[in-house]
Amino acid sequence: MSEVLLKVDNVYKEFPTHGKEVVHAVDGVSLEVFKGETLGLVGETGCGKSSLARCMAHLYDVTSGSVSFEGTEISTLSRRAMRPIRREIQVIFQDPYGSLNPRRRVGSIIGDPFAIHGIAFGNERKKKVQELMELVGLNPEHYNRFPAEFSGGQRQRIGVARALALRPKLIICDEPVSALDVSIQAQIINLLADLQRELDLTYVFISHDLSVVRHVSNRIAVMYLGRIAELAPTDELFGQTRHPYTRALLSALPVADPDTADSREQIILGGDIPAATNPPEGCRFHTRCPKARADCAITEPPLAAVLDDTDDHRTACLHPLTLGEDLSTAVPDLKAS
Ligand SMILES: Nc1ncnc2c1ncn2[C@@H]1O[C@H](COP(=O)(O)OP(=O)(O)OP(=O)(O)O)[C@@H](O)[C@H]1O
Repeated sequence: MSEVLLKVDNVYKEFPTHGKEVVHAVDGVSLEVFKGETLGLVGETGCGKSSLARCMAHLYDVTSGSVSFEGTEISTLSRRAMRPIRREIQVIFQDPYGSLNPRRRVGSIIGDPFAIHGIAFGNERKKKVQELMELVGLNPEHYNRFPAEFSGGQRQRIGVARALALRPKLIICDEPVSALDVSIQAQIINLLADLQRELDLTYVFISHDLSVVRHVSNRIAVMYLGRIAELAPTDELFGQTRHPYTRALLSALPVADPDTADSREQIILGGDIPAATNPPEGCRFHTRCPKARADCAITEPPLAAVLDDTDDHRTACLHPLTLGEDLSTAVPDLKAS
């Protein structure tokens, strides 16, 4: 049995708006992150990935629900009580440009966690920072340079070095390669994979790009409008896709082999993603789902994990399996989509 490092239990995160409405950014998410794995989190822009990530690291207070790390409930901890756990959970953000202060030298930026936690001073800190620079493939002699003197990929390496400073157990990578050129993306992904092996790290890897997530993840959670639509081991998610939303995402992926491309079903979803201020009742996806039935507007369809207890790491709508192409009971205006 895999060891659970982080557990998210029925987490909701709401943001007030200027009016009376509330943004339901995370809308009842439960999942576990196992020690040593990479859990990919994928979904279209605005589906709540970053909000969930920030709840996981307790950078945001949850509206309700709980997050526990190594069995300790962290979502209610004060900043002070969170301090020792903050060392264990680090976040790497998307924008290597925006997340580095342009007026500070990289040695001082990477050394920030040591300064905040009162670890190592003077030359000892400099030595530790230079070791980190070497670990992530930066030249330690560039200690006194400013962020602008580094390329995009090198700046993301600075972000990785800073995240590693306190030797965390869990790193939440929030779109770490999205701002980079494709050739540089591969370098950063390989670096993260090497570091995972070397330092026994666990990752939550967030991306809107399913092909990147497929490459790095042991399991993948697909998010739609604040909820997890499907969660499965990577091979199963691609080999036995269950959720209609995941099928649509997969069908949009480019394929290398033109023969496969010809035979592959392209699923074009009708309509827009509903507003996060007013998500649909029942299944969040039912307004766009080609398999939706009338009851999907009232209740979430049964989950695979509930029916198949040999497969307790899977979560997905079962309609494609149980209903096939039969849309006879579908909500009428959905049939056309
Ligand atoms: N601080 C905030 N205040 C108000 N609304 C917010 C805030 N942060 C996020 N939201 C809203 O919550 C929803 C989820 O946003 P979030 O950034 O978590 O999604 P995401 O999947 O990470 O999107 P992206 O891929 O674009 O970063 C969106 O509707 C967004 O506008």
